[in-house]
Amino acid sequence: MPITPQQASVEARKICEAAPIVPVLVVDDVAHAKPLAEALVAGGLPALEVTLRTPAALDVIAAMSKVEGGMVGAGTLLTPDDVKAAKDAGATFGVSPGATDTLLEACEAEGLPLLPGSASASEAMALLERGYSMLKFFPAEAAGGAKFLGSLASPLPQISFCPTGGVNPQNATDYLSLPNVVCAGGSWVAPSALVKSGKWAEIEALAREASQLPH
Ligand SMILES: O=C(O)C(=O)C[C@H](O)[C@H](O)COP(=O)(O)O
Repeated sequence: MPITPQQASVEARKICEAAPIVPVLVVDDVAHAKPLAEALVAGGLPALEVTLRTPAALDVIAAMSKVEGGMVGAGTLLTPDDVKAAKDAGATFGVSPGATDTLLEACEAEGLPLLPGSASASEAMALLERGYSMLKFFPAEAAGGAKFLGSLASPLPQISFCPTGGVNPQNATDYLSLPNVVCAGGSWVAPSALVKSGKWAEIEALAREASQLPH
């Protein structure tokens, strides 16, 4: 079922409102998918972004989608083929580093709510013109950080953001305290060394700390 940009942003906002942090996951081994998702959900982070950056990513999405209480999305969406594959694998939302008309059309046609990336006022305005009001601010730290993002709140109060890229436990509160930030994305809650060594309790503890950040 196709969706409008407005509906996509309503859905994306609900996903972002579920917790202060959306873990950004790069998973190489499908065997890690279920225990990793269970640890993050148990720690209080239900919305999970699985980047399509590994050959296992689609199988990881399929496996994580079965974990109760989770909301699994696909990150690094670049092409219509990515959108279709992510949807078929069970992703319930998508995230992209930027936005093109081709990608937006594909997500709307497939009915996959997208959190499209924006790094400037003009990009955010173009997305708003099309109907998107819940955006990813990427790459957050490199593009100007919390100071830049906060500066968009006065002229563009209709737009909310999920900053991602360089967000960490030290700067997360700077972003989360902004009026135009709903949640932030970050990879620190699932460091690859802990994932590879199956340290699920440690990952759950990192998730729990992140879930308690004020937002
Ligand atoms: O692949 C994508 O589409 C992405 O979403 C990129 C991520 O936003 C960053 O990789 C997260 O970066 P860190 O939290 O700084 O490690």
